[in-house]
Amino acid sequence: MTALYATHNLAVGYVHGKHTTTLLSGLNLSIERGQLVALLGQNGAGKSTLLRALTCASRPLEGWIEVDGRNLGGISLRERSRLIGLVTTDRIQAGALTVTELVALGRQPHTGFLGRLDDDDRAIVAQAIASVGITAKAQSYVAQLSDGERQKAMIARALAQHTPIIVLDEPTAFLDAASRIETMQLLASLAHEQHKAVVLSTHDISRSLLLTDQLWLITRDRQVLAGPTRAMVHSSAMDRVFSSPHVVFNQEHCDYEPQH
Ligand SMILES: Nc1ncnc2c1ncn2[C@@H]1O[C@H](COP(=O)(O)OP(=O)(O)OP(=O)(O)O)[C@@H](O)[C@H]1O
Repeated sequence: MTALYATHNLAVGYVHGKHTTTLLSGLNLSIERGQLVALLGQNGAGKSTLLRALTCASRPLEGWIEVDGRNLGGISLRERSRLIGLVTTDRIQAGALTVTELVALGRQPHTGFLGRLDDDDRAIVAQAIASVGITAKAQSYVAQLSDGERQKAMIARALAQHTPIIVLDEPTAFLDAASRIETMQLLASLAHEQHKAVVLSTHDISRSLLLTDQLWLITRDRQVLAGPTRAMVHSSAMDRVFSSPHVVFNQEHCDYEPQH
């Protein structure tokens, strides 16, 4: 069976002039419909770099990405935005829009040339805003939101985009404790109930181990280990990501702890 979303010998990094820095290479990763995947790694491991390449927001150094067996590089921007929704923590230039207007941008890949929303589009936008719990802010300007509220609005925009694949870079970064839990559960339900493929990077280790189907782990020596979450947790893979002489992975608690 063809995976919904797969990388083939992908290498990612940066090119500055004649100098190329390869961060991660030889990546053969895949995700099926209905799966939630967490990408874990220490600060600077290359998570954002990989997620940008996965969504064609930046060009891979080598290899290619397939969606449903088609090379993503050969798919138009408009069609790509009907396939993949991307949520980053980057500051957005959308302060002059209301939350509803921002989330409505998620409908653009589906609306006609003039981008007019019909009643169905408006209902989808309202539903996306409600599902991240910011209906009370629907008419507020994005510039007036807190970091966490803005993050929720960005997730709502991706939900309104109605794509089979959603990629999120640290979606819970600015969120309070309750919102982190609710957001992770929302993402799990998008995968498990709406059969989307959802990939997220996170430092929220224990929660992602509870909810995800697959882990992509970037080790300290920049290998990427991929496998079913339960098997990864019960292997030594977790020790290769964060553990140091002072920090160890506790399989029972599903989290890193100080070494006693
Ligand atoms: N435009 C760039 N040019 C060159 N190197 C870069 C560029 N952007 C990021 N890097 C470097 O690439 C490495 C990986 O960065 P990246 O943002 O992908 O890490 P990350 O795993 O997302 O980290 P964090 O958990 O801190 O968000 C870092 O060493 C970073 O300094």
